[in-house]
Amino acid sequence: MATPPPDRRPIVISGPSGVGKGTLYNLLFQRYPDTFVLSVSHTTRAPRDGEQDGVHYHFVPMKDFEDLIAGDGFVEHATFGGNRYGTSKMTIAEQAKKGKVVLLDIEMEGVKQIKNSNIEARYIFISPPSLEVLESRLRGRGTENEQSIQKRLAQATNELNYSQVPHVHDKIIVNADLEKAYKELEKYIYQPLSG
Ligand SMILES: Nc1ncnc2c1ncn2[C@@H]1O[C@H](COP(=O)(O)OP(=O)(O)OP(=O)(O)O)[C@@H](O)[C@H]1O
Repeated sequence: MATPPPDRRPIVISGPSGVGKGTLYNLLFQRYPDTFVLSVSHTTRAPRDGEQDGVHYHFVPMKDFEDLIAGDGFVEHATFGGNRYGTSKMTIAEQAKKGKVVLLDIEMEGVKQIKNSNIEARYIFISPPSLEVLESRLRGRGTENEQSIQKRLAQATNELNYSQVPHVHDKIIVNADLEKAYKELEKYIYQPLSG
C-alpha cells in the first residue's frame, strides 16, 4: 500500500560505495510501492547496454548539460572520468508534483552542493560497521576491479570524515545487520513531524 511519510521533503542518501545504500532503499521501494521515487540523474556519458533514457539516466549532449548549468537548472552536478552528472531541479519538482517522495543517492560533493542550495531535504548517511566490512562488501559484490576497489576505499575515508561533521546529516545509520539497518531507516523516514 502506498503510505506516504508525514515529512515529504526529498531524502538525500549518501555513504561510501558498497555500504549498502542501494540495497536499503530498494527494500523501501519494495515495501512501500508507488510512494518513493529515485531521482534520475542527467549525464553526458553514453548509455551502456540495457540502460534506458529517462529510466537509468537522462542522457544528454554536453551542450544541453552546459545550458542547464548556465540556467541554474541543477541542484548538484559533478564530473567523473570525463563525464558530467547532475540532478536537475526539474526532475525533483516533477516527481514531487506526482505526490512521490524523491530519494537522491548522492556522493559527498553533491551533498555539499545541495546543502548550499535552497532545496529543503532530509540527509541520511549510511555508514559501514568498519572499513574491513566495507572492503569485503565491495569485493563480494563482484562489480569492481582492484583499482576501482582501492579508489572507493580511499574515498570512503573522506566520506566517513565528512559524516563526523556536526549538523551535516540528520540521521546516521550503521549498516551492520541489514534488517536492523532497514528498520532504522524506515522508522526515521516515517517519524511524525516534529514541532
Ligand atoms: N547489512 C549488510 N550485510 C551484508 N551485506 C550487505 C549488507 N548491506 C548490503 N550488503 C551487500 O553489500 C554490497 C554492496 O551493497 P550496495 O550495492 O547496496 O551498495 P551501495 O552503497 O549502493 O554502493 P554504490 O554506491 O557503489 O552503488 C552488496 O553485495 C549487498 O548485497
